[in-house]
Amino acid sequence: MAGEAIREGGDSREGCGVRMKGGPGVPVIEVRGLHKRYGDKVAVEDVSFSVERGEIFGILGPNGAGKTTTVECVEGLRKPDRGEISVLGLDPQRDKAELRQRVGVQLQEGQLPDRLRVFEALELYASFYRKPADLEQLVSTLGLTEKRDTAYKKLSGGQKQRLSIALALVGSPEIAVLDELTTGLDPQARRDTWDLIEAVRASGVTILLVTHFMEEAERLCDRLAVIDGGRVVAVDTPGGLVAGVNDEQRIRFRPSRPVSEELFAALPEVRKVERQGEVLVVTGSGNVLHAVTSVLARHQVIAGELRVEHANLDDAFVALTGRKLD
Ligand SMILES: Nc1ncnc2c1ncn2[C@@H]1O[C@H](COP(=O)(O)OP(=O)(O)OP(=O)(O)O)[C@@H](O)[C@H]1O
Repeated sequence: MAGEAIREGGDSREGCGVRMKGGPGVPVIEVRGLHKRYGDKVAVEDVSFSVERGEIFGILGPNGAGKTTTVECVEGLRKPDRGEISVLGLDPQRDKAELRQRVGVQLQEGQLPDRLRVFEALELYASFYRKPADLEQLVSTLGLTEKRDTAYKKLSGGQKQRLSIALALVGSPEIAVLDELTTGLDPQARRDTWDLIEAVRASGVTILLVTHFMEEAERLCDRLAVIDGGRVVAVDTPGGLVAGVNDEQRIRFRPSRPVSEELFAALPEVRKVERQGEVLVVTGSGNVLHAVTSVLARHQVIAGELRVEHANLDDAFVALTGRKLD
């Protein structure tokens, strides 16, 4: 299991493997009022959030939103212009060496020499850490056993990605920072990677995940900070974000006989009624499904192919930022 591989060396991480859903917990990362500019370009403007031990915390936003700059400040790779950051009680600028031992960072594509073999890369990186993970277990957990003697450049995109995750975990970190985890992967490799990340979290590692994929955020994250234009526009669970901004439901059905749209438009729960060929689409909130089906029953109309669509994180993002993510 990932957990055993990663925990090798042992430490006093409390709450390991506890899945937290946004409740009060122990913050392991705290960012307050972070500002960072590059020359005239303001990249991050007043970003604040905190990450609890054991959760998968996502930073979601479009290209250029300031996600990478934010996590690079958390990792100590960039110096903030203003603001306070605490990671495991450490100051990322002052305590760089200690932080490096306890926070795993994913390498970006192209940061390893082409001819370096998988196991050699792991051994090399393991040598930088006080408490390296069990490498045999790590290659097995990451599905790289058969590729252990393969040169980096011969690996597929998914295998390179798994190696970069393995390298982020090689020092038995308490926190792993994963940036654009599944960019460029095919759908199957992406789903495999998500399963893997859940296994890593189950082993007690807190994960800070940067993504611009809505589906990834929805599937993996316990909580999310939505960032747009260098600012945090919301922090919540994926479900909370959706519920907070949009309680709308769309009810689609094919009436068994002609029925007036007015019957539905008159209901207080209904905001809009559209006809798409023979299909009626009723949009509303609250108990709209019950209201619509009551009208149908009263008029002895059967609703064929009835479907209820709820708002998703895409809708929430549009409501929060005024535009679509992709
Ligand atoms: N070294 C740099 N010098 C100048 N501008 C930069 C630098 N790094 C980033 N920027 C700019 O700062 C803004 C935020 O960039 P950042 O990479 O943090 O965003 P991001 O949300 O991670 O986007 P992406 O997903 O495209 O990486 C962008 O407008 C970007 O062009």
